[in-house]
Amino acid sequence: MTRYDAVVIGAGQAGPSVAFSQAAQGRRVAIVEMAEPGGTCLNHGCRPTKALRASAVVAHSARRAADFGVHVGEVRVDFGQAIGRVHTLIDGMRAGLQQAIDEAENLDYVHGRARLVGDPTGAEHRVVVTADDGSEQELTTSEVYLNVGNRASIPPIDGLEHVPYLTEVELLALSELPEHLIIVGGGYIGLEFGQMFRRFGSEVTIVAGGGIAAREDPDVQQILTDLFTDEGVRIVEGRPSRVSGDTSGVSVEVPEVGTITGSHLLIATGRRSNSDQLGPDTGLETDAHGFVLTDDRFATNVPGVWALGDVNGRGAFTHTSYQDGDIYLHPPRTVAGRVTTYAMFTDPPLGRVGMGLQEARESGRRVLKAEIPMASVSRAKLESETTGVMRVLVDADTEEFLGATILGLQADDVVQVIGVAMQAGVRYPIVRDALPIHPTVSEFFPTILAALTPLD
Ligand SMILES: Cc1cc2nc3c(=O)[nH]c(=O)nc-3n(C[C@H](O)[C@H](O)[C@H](O)COP(=O)(O)OP(=O)(O)OC[C@H]3O[C@@H](n4cnc5c(N)ncnc54)[C@H](O)[C@@H]3O)c2cc1C
Ligand SMILES: NC(=O)c1ccc[n+]([C@@H]2O[C@H](COP(=O)([O-])OP(=O)(O)OC[C@H]3O[C@@H](n4cnc5c(N)ncnc54)[C@H](O)[C@@H]3O)[C@@H](O)[C@H]2O)c1
Repeated sequence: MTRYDAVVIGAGQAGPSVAFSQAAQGRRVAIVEMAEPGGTCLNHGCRPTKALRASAVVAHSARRAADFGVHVGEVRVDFGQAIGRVHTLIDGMRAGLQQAIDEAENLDYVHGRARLVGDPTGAEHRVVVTADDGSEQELTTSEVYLNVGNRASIPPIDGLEHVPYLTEVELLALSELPEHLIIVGGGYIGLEFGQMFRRFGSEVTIVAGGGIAAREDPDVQQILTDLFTDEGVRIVEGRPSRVSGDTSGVSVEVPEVGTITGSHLLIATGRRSNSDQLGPDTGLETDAHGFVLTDDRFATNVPGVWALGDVNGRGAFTHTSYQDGDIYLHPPRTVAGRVTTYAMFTDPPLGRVGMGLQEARESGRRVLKAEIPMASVSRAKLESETTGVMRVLVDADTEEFLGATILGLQADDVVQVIGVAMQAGVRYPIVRDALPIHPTVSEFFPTILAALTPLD
């Protein structure tokens, strides 16, 4: 048994910064990780997918090169090389993090799966860590920081347990391009991977229960559906009732659509909390989805236990998880009032903050809308990237920004103009009257804010 001043469980986005900070204060700290340092984002989430997306964007640009007067000849994708580039980048980043952990004074890296055992109400917490070979060690501490994240949620589809299906983890481990990738789920993961693999040359079918980008505004869903269809992705709406197959191929039965056969099956139907990995007797209060309930400074109901990142259900992104750690380390900051900005990295990307159309209509406020199709944005025209829309919603009475939906060129960055304005409490006339740079996408915020119309 080893005693620590603090034990961090999970080396994802929030855990390492909390561990480094505590150790730098001379406290004895352990960080326990059952997989690899860097968590989902670094190992099988944001970073490898965005590195792979870069190859897909290059392939797409190369195919369109002649439109710009550039002639590159036949475009051929070497998927092995593209995924090799991803692994080189990710391996380097992971090694950098591992080195920083190993070199930090007062910080021990413990590999294994952590469980909380014993009386959760006691002043000392017991953390049992099971290594890959089954051996166990026990750590005791008065402070536990949970940064355990989440994992793919696997829906109960008849036959699925007998089929070698993939999650994002296994998909990113492939070295050969799937001939026909069937993706169940039309959310972030399904759409980002679907577009990429199509651009690499796979046949792609997305089985989208609830539709494409189901939480977004209807016109955004339609633009994305048209874009994907034009690129040759087949989208079918429905939920599989049964799957079968083996390593040579899979069959997916979708009621009212029929049977779809493919070479690989990706399940991308949402995420589930890893809080269940911490054992059955943690005493932690969770919601119906297993997210650990916390106060605004991430304290759980169990004294001496904090929950940071995806596991607390207050965000589902790397930036929210990382910021949880930052907020915790800088009291009296709290997470209350955080404005969550996010992007979906299709090409072009979707940038989002705040309310969408339906939420605005249901808000009971007098809502004004500022909107322009990307086809009218000069920078988008100049780059022949005219797919998409810019929309900003404001409160007619308080002049607050309520939300923004930007689908189009550089939307992942452009949306942050409104995100920062919302976070800072800036009223829309300030942005309307600001001087923008020409020719940029953001220069249209003043233009559209000068022509607000009531939301119907
Ligand atoms: C394919 C994909 C693409 C994504 N793209 C983006 C993107 O572009 N932008 C974005 O912002 N977000 C993206 N996300 C989401 C993002 O990856 C997560 O929101 C983020 O990683 C959450 O960070 P976290 O620190 O809360 O948890 P994680 O990064 O999941 O880290 C949790 C860690 O805890 C470890 N762990 C869990 N239980 C235990 C235990 N009992 N004992 C020991 N260790 C344990 C896990 O192994 C893991 O390493 C993506 C996710 C996926 C799957
Ligand atoms: N760009 C980013 O920031 C980014 C990228 C990828 C993932 N992520 C994170 O990962 C999370 C998970 O992404 P995701 O795409 O798995 O989930 P999601 O919740 O975004 O989408 C899942 C979709 O699958 C559908 N679905 C559920 N069960 C189904 C079934 N049986 N058959 C067919 N469809 C079904 C749902 O209706 C939903 O539309 C996101 O919420 C986000 O936090 C973020």
